[in-house]
Amino acid sequence: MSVVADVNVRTSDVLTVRGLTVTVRDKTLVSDVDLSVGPGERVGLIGESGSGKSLTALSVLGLLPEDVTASGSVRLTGVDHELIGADERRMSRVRGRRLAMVFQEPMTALNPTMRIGDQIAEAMLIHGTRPGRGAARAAAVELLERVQLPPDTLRAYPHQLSGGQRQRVVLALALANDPALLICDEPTTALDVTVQALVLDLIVKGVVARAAALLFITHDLAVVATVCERVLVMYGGRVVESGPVGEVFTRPRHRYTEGLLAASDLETTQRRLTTIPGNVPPAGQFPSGCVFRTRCRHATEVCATTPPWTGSETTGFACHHPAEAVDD
Ligand SMILES: Nc1ncnc2c1ncn2[C@@H]1O[C@H](COP(=O)(O)OP(=O)(O)OP(=O)(O)O)[C@@H](O)[C@H]1O
Repeated sequence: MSVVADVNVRTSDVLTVRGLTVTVRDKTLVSDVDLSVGPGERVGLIGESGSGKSLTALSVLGLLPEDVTASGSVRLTGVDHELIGADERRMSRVRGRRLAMVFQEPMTALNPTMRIGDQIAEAMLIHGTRPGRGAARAAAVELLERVQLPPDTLRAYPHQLSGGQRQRVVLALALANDPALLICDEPTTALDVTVQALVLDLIVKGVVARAAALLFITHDLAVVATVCERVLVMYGGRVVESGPVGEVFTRPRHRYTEGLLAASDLETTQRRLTTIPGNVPPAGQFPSGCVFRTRCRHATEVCATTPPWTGSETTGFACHHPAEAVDD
């Protein structure tokens, strides 16, 4: 068993990984990883570059490079066979249906020669989750709306979209068949900071709306604090610490986690990540005493370009306007 077993082991888990070990030739890259994700739960996997996060995810997805071997057990709810060692025919039925993924670079998931609408519709038709092309296209429009893209995106080719728009299309594709588990591997790392918050918010909304489980891989602690409820810390191919995000980030038990936290400006970065441009909170959601938008002089000076609030509909809003900025 791993050094730190994932503490929340429950029979109803969507994903159950036990003793996962990944090797290449005689070298062990991931060692004895246990992890589980429950329905509706958002779990982060963090660690420095090379700590084994992506190989863990690729083992679950059955997408390891040919020379790399996984052993141990990976079980997914609703799938009656073991995923480790399953042949490609079985895995391709699981991927895109029970199990979906969003990687850092959206173009790897998109077909450059196909219109967006056809790609989303095809994802549904392949897995038989919609009765026909008409129903699939109607569902594609609805999915695009959910990720805040206009209906004419259906007719666009991937190269006609921005990086943030492409990643939202990939998210729509990933959610098209209502997967039980969504795996995201650094989904916002390549995006402009202004669209990172929006994409993170849409990921959380997408999984929450479906009560799906989320395994979110990143080296960015602020992203985990924004998105996840529980976190596992990897170091040198092993899980060295796990627990609720609030607990691990305020009382880290492992020296490596302490170092990670010391090196990150969590509060400032999280504030940036939860500030969605143009997403103004309803007046009722400001803390009592804040009169922003009605009486605050900064509403016309500073606030027009620098919003005093952070948050989203999913995470809730908080106002950071200093009390003395209120103009009586
Ligand atoms: N095909 C391979 N052959 C040999 N070594 C590999 C292979 N793929 C990955 N590795 C090694 O395994 C280790 C873990 O890699 P992995 O990609 O899982 O790290 P990671 O934590 O996801 O890092 P990053 O944050 O940089 O993506 C690294 O040392 C990497 O060099």
